[in-house]
Amino acid sequence: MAARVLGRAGRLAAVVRSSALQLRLHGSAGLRFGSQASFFPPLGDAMLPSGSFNNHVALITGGGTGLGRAMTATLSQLGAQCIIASRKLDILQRTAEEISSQTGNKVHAVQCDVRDPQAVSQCVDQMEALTGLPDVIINNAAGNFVCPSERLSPNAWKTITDIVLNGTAFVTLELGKRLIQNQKGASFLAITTIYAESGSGFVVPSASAKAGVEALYKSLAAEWGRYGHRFNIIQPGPIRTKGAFSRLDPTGAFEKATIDRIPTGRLGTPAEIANLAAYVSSNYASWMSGAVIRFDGGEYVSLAGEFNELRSVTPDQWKILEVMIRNTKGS
Ligand SMILES: CC/C=C\C/C=C\CC/C=C/C=C/C(=O)SCCNC(=O)CCNC(=O)[C@H](O)C(C)(C)COP(=O)(O)OP(=O)(O)OC[C@H]1O[C@@H](n2cnc3c(N)ncnc32)[C@H](O)[C@@H]1OP(=O)(O)O
Ligand SMILES: NC(=O)C1=CN([C@@H]2O[C@H](COP(=O)(O)OP(=O)(O)OC[C@H]3O[C@@H](n4cnc5c(N)ncnc54)[C@H](OP(=O)(O)O)[C@@H]3O)[C@@H](O)[C@H]2O)C=CC1
Repeated sequence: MAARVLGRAGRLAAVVRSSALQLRLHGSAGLRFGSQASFFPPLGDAMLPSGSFNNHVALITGGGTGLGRAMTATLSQLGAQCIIASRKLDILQRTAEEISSQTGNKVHAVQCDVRDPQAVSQCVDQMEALTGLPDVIINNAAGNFVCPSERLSPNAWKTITDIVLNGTAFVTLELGKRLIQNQKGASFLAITTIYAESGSGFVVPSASAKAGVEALYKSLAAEWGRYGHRFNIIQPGPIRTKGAFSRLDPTGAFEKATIDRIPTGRLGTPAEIANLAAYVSSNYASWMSGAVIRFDGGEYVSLAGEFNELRSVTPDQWKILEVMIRNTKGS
């Protein structure tokens, strides 16, 4: 009897080993990853009541493209007057016109390289003249690319950390000082990433800078509550945008493996993060400050857990594994 069980167990161990190998090679074995996505359909509509941002002004850096554009569209739909700021004025203007014509609320395009403190100061001057100081600030602009760290030049390091950390700091400090002077409260939101917490190879300048942004926002949440300012952070997991995917997965080779490890079986959508950003920036979240919100379909915990690859073990295989484990006597 014992020999028969051990024989089956040995065969099973080989199957399990080979399944794990298949999983590593092709990203999927045993239970199919991805089919569960039907349990988690993305909803696209604005979640907050219409008019939630009436009489609010919102500044969104990097608001001309990708996730920043989606956040701008949602805030505008909910009544905000938006200012979008980045380097490429033509793209900003096109986005501003498209969103304004859909929502009926004005979106202003302001050119600004956030790496340059003088340009940031001029951008805020322009904003004050157009709309007055903002109620909502979303620091979303970023730069990134995958690159082995030994190939990074000093200027490559400086470029990414200047956009992400210094750019966020320049925008936040410039607006913070003026808001304090005017005794006006505001919601500040920074968009970071899940690897700001874990670190990640091959995106080391971005990981370092995003970690710095998180320290900046948590620190200011503690210091500037007394001025009526809230500071929060959203860490998105993978959401398809041209800006991110063309620089992080230029051949598309990693997308399937990425989806396979996400417990909800799919990428996020720009509309989903826009709804979260709108909630965090709204008065419904007026008690939320210093929060770090991971928004990744479960990817972070999936990457972290040593045994998570056991998802590929089938129920029949579990029966045998359990017998093997129960039959172990002593250590
Ligand atoms: C399947 C899943 C795929 C993806 C999603 C997965 C996971 C989710 C986590 C994702 C996190 C995402 C975080 C993001 O931040 S995505 C945002 C991406 N968007 C952008 O980057 C938009 C803006 N980017 C740019 O404008 C440029 O890419 C750049 C380089 C950042 C800045 O442009 P700029 O014109 O200012 O700079 P350059 O003069 O071109 O370069 C400066 C410096 O860097 C060197 N460099 C540039 N590119 C590379 C490269 N690919 N590899 C190595 N080095 C590079 C360049 O050579 C310059 O250095 P020197 O030569 O002067 O020494
Ligand atoms: N998409 C994803 O999967 C994830 C994205 N994120 C984060 O989400 C945010 C948005 O990224 P995403 O929409 O995907 O990518 P995009 O490339 O579309 O957005 C980046 C924006 O930053 C602006 N920008 C870059 N450099 C500067 C600069 N020096 N000054 C001002 N603006 C600048 C760009 O505009 P312009 O070129 O006109 O300057 C662009 O609009 C980023 O913070 C990113 O790190 C985090 C995790 C995952």
